[in-house]
Amino acid sequence: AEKAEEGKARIRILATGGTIAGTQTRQQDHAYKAGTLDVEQLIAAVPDLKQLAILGGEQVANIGSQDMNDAVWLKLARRINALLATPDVDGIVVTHGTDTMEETAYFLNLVIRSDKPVVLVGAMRPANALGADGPANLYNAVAVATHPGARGRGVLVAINDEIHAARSVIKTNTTNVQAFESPNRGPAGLVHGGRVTWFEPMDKKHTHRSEFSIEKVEKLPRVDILYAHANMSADLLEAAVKNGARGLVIAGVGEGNMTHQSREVLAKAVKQGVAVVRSTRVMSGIVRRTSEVDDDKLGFVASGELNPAKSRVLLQLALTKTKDPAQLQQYFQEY
Ligand SMILES: NC(=O)C[C@H](N)C(=O)O
Repeated sequence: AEKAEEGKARIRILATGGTIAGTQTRQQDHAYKAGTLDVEQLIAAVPDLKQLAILGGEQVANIGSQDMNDAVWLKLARRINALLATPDVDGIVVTHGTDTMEETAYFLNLVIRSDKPVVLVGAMRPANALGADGPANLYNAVAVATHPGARGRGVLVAINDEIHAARSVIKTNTTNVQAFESPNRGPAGLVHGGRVTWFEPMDKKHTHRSEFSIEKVEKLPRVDILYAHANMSADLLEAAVKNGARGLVIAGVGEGNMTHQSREVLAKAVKQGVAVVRSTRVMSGIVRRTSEVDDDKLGFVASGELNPAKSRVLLQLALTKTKDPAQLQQYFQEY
């Protein structure tokens, strides 16, 4: 038995909650509670995991990911960095709710200092639902984390037989098991029954090549997202600044557009030292610098491919280094 263990990757599963650890009282129930099972129960539900890797489990949090927050992010990232710095851990799987998985994945993508695999996984159906997707997703995620091709690819999300780069993946369905896509770029690979196929690697900076560090960060700066729409008033933007936001992300209409009243209030905010990023409420496409809106003149930053939630993550980290709009724009191009 000892011999069979040789050569197997040592994977640590860090659990944070979510529907993958959720249960409903009866199988037919719509109502359920996220984050009720612990990491040992998740592992025990998939006995075949032992064929893939030598596993250890840790409970970092047990929450619905709608409650994910900066404190858990910092704790999770610190723990992953500590584990991957040792020679005893070859890769990490993080079980996570799907609602904010794209944000946690991108945050880790920017602050994990290792080229060892880090794979996030979740589920759309609770653990005891008919056709629960969690066990197969967990099996595939561990398979991805053990795969030599995962090294150096940055943080990944493995869900419903697809592998996605943290930077490009977004949740695109509220209830379907096929809930994740990378609309602009497509998936980073496929994983069927533990067998992995890779596509193009991500060309942006991440993990071991990232210059962001949380080592000395105790608290991340406040960045708010405001959603643009027809007839949008500027009051909420003013309120965000008044309440201490150091950065604002606009989920703009179209290519990061907003009412002229909002644009004026934001231009004023920039003059007061608040960083402003234009992203979009549209699911795909990019927000280019100075197209309809003159970012050069107004001091705004264009989000490129990053959606509002990911723009917020990058801006929080970027603000730990600078508030110069030109440097911020540079980060949005590189990361
Ligand atoms: N499918 C899920 O995991 C949804 C849940 N609300 C969560 O994000 O934790």
